Amino acid sequence: MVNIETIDVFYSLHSFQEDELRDKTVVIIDVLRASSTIVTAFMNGAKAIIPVGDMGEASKIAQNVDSDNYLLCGEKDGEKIEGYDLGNSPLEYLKEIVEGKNLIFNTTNGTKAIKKSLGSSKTYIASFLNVSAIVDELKKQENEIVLVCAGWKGRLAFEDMLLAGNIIHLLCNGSLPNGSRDGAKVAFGLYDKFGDDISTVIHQSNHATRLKDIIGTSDIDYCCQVDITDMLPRLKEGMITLTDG
Ligand SMILES: O=C(O)[C@H](CS(=O)(=O)O)OP(=O)(O)O
Ligand SMILES: [Mg+2]
Repeated sequence: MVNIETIDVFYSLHSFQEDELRDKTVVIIDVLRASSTIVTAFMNGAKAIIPVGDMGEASKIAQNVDSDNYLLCGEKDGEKIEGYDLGNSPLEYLKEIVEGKNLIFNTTNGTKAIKKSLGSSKTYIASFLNVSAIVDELKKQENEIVLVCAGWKGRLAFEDMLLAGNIIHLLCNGSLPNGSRDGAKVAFGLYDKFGDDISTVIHQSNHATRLKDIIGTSDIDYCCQVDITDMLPRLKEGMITLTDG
């Protein structure tokens, strides 16, 4: 049974220290686009995803693995990095490309947030695409829960806080206890106000506006879909794989 009053929400990957996640169940949220892309890669049969913090780390891993089984993936300023196999658009992660592959994944915000949670008790990857599966899993947790919004370069990202609010709304059946933490209240309030039409408000977000010429509206439309899968990606020993709990 989840104690809603202990749920915390961090608004960006720079808004907390690693040790604040120790022994917690952590949910990483990067709606646009890393967590939506991770969920999609698994929907299409990817075997495992190694999140990395920067291009140097990605190259080091890529040099030491069998290139037939690994794909180098990620973005800089929203665009595919030169020499990489894939960028950060979920629409690129097709079955015929990712099935059975291990992905080395390097993005501006999302993969860095995931790496910061290495010391947690459990870490799950959430998007609107798999929100109910995440909530069902959280209902089974005994640890305190922390929702980590990746944000954008240390700032709050609307779409990430909106999903944090959606998760809290579902966990508390739309009724937030008075004693809840400030982060949970802010996220809950945001979803309460804007949750009826997430696609419209996410299209108006800073991220969508800033990157609309690069990522296009089809990526945003795709990432705004709710519950198209029950995939539950989980970080374990530095690698993201699918879990049934
Ligand atoms: O590729 C994305 O959508 C962003 C790029 S940027 O931070 O807006 O330049 O990366 P993500 O790590 O998925 O937030
Ligand atoms: Mg993002």
